Amino acid sequence: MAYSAKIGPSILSSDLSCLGSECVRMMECGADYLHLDVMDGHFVPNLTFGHPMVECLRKSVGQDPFFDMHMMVSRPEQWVKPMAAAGANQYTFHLEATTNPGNLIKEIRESGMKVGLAIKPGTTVEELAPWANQIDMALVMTVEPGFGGQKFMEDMMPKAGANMIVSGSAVIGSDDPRSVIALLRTVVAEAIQKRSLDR
Ligand SMILES: O=C(CO)[C@H](O)[C@H](O)COP(=O)(O)O
Repeated sequence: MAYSAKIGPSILSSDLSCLGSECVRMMECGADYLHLDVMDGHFVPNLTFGHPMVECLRKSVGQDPFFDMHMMVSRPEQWVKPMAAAGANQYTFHLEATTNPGNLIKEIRESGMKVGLAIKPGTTVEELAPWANQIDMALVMTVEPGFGGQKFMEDMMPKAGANMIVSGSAVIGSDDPRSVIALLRTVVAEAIQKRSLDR
């Protein structure tokens, strides 16, 4: 049986004035998908970009790269349709940002995107669990959302049996992103295999 892991570089630490070419560079270096960090200055104390930028990026990089939108925003409901129209593939919202996750999941599906559900370090897996069978991806954050390049919170490890890894500064800041992506993929796939054999 083949064990595989997907690696999604976060473009947060890239030169945002060259976002299109940075996305292309990451795909050429072997990224499986792109993790695009959307911050609104309310849910997190930082600002990045919104759907107009995603629309431009999609035109610039073509249909292939899978865009996972990590929506670190208050009221994530308001951006579902604009993000779908702009060319997003997956809409990952924060459980802490909505009072009605079920309805939001339904809206995301109806707009044609996959559903991701993210939790901040202070939110338990038990809080996410009721939604697990309705989503495509659970994003367990290992830093407080808002900034790239923070120290990895090792105490989050018991929450995660991950097969998709988001990594920003370690990949983007490397002289050899291709090797970092390949190493991450190998290490995670081996850990998945070991875990399954240990069971
Ligand atoms: O969601 C994020 C910050 O809120 C980033 O995408 C995530 O932290 C990855 O960046 P890095 O590997 O540099 O920490």
